[in-house]
Amino acid sequence: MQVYIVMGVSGVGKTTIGKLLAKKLDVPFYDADDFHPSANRKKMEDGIPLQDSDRSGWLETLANKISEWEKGDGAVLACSALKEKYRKQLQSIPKEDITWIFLHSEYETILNRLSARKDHYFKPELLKSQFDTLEMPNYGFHINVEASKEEILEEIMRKLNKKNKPRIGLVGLGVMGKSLALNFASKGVDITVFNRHVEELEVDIARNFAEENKLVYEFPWFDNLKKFIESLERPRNIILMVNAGPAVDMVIESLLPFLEKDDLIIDGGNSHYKDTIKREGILKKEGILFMGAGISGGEEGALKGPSIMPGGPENAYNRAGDLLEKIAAKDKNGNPCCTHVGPDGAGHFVKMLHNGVEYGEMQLIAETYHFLRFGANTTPLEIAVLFEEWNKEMKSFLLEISVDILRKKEDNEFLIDKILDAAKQKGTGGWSTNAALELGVPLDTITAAVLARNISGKKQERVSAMDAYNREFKSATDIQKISDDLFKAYKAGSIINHAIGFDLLLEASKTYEWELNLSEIARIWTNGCIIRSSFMEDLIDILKEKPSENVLMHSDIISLIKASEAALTGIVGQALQAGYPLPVLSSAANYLLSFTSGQSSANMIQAQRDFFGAHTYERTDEPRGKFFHTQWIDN
Ligand SMILES: NC(=O)C1=CN([C@@H]2O[C@H](COP(=O)(O)OP(=O)(O)OC[C@H]3O[C@@H](n4cnc5c(N)ncnc54)[C@H](OP(=O)(O)O)[C@@H]3O)[C@@H](O)[C@H]2O)C=CC1
Ligand SMILES: O=C(CO)[C@H](O)[C@H](O)COP(=O)(O)O
Repeated sequence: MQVYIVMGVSGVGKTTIGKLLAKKLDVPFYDADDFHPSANRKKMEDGIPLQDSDRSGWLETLANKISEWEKGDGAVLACSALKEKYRKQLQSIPKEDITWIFLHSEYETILNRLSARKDHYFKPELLKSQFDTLEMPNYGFHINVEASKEEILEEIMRKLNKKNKPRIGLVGLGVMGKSLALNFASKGVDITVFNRHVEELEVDIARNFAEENKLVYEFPWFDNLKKFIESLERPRNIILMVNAGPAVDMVIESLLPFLEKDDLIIDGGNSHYKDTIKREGILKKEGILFMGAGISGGEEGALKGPSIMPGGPENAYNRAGDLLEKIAAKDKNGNPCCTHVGPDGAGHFVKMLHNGVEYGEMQLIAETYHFLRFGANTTPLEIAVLFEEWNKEMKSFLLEISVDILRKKEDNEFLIDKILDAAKQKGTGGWSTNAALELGVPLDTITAAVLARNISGKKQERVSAMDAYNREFKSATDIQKISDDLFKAYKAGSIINHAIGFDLLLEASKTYEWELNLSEIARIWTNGCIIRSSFMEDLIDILKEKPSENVLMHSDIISLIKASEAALTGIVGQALQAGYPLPVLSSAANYLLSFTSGQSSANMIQAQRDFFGAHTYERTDEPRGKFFHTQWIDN
């Protein structure tokens, strides 16, 4: 293996650069000074220049070591090697197996550096004798050190013509992993990929992926974790794109034996934020950094530019944030839709809530479609035309794909009519509801959307109940009559759904002290993610102006909602009367009315609680915080 000798006068930076180079090349580093016999060290400390007779034993020791290192893993040696005859003595292995890296600069530059060094036994006065002794080699790489450490290292690497090891490795070549790997490569980020190899089950996933893409990109691929880790630049950055839950723990556990202090794991899946907090804590004890980064955009977004919501320690983001920013979508000003959202579980909380809002928006479109399709006897194509019109204003990704869905035909029939009406879910919507329950805040529309999926799953029961209740899908209206109001209702429902979502973020930010920047979160959701829309653009300013208020309290939103409220409640009433459920629209209407009711029904709740359980109540004619109990009936 190659031995690299970083040489030059004392103070030129041999040790610093040598260590960095060794790290980069992943070989051991040695300092020639550490091999001096104590007599030599003493002379140097006393400012007595070494004679050639002093050096000869030391050079012999080093020459033996060089042969040893060459037979082993190779090495970087920092050694002054000022005279040609010293270098000759060190040349104990074939010429081509030693690379000489000569660091140099002006006498004054080095003198200034040495004068600043307090903890080194070399006295600045000896520098003059070093310059006198120096016989510049007319071979090797000559590197002027009047540059930053990083620049010096880069120059050496360029001269060595050594390609840097990739800065990032990806585990999990599923739907998202493959797209992200291609995205990294297309942005010029070298990346190595890993997928497990399970005989007869998961065979050659990584090899096949590299093979399929070899004409365009070179993916170093692995199904051996140790080799995968070794392929990466130190400290390592590893992104996991595996299924949320136990798979993440299993993968982390299998990575751990090969990781070192300061390595970083980024979990890019939809993990629960509490798992992320727990994992970060466990890994911190091992000196490993951990970031939970929500990634939204589905398969296509991951390929072309997703919205990325990384949370975790700031130093982790400082290290790898640029890699994530490179692959992220860009907002309208060209800035990456990726920002360090906050510490510990903040990234995955924000992603969870993103998905909660996504559930609400999806259900809004679904129930609007359903009322139009059956309540207004409209064809999928007619609904597509209407939604397309609405989307000129909404610019919603979900509405846009719904138009494509409604137009899709199979065997000359609309595919939407053939899809079973039982929705699946992986949990992030429900997690949002749980989080709202824990934080004691409302989450009406999102919860209604989750529960709408739950009831849709009871297909057989619904069919039987429809029969038992003699319910029919009757046409109750027509598209012309309702389209204007339906649009206003849909738009108001969407605004309320967003307001509810951001309100949960606000509460979480306060409770967990995450200092979430809601305007910045809206900004990174304007492109790449599933809930991008023109309203998200508006939210950047709304949330900048009033960062700690419910979106529904912004003056522009108040005007907008006031103008749509009648349509919202009217459509909900009309649909319910005609026998069509609108779970999210009706919960949006209910939320709006509750939110804007100075007098709620909760006085009755408090009275009931006090009646049966002596739970006490506060009074309107007494200050808040004073509690009362009444003996409601005479015994
Ligand atoms: N699909 C989407 O639209 C989005 C998904 N996400 C999230 O991204 C993550 C990945 O999703 P997606 O790519 O769709 O999922 P896939 O099911 O397509 O891929 C999962 C990957 O994880 C690997 N894996 C699973 N279990 C293990 C294990 N125990 N050990 C090692 N590897 C394992 C699989 O390997 P193998 O092939 O060997 O089974 C596969 O490479 C999930 O958390 C998901 O919620 C986030 C945004 C959008
Ligand atoms: O994260 C995503 C997009 O941002 C996933 O596509 C989303 O989680 C799908 O979730 P579900 O299966 O629960 O509908």
